[in-house]
Amino acid sequence: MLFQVRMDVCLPHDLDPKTRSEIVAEEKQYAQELQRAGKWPHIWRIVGEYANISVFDVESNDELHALLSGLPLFPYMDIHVTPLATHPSDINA
Ligand SMILES: O=C(O)CC1=CCC(=O)O1
Repeated sequence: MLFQVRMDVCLPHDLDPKTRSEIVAEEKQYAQELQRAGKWPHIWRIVGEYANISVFDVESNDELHALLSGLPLFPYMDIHVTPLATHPSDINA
């Protein structure tokens, strides 16, 4: 099952810089592990925003929820999920 996920990051301005660096590094490691596992095939920066558009490839809504809620930045993000279906005009489908 494919899902488009938009993540908007909003870190508190008064967050300790060391803590911020650690969380961002943990986020990168977590995200790259999921990419290597094939669960997170696309991640794109939205130009001019501290936000991304990603595509997840998972078995269920519950799996997606578990992966998203495990993000180190989860407490600091607004997340919007859009389930994707095959388009009838897709020549690759
Ligand atoms: O910087 C972001 O868009 C938040 C994020 C998600 C995965 C990652 O490595 O950073």
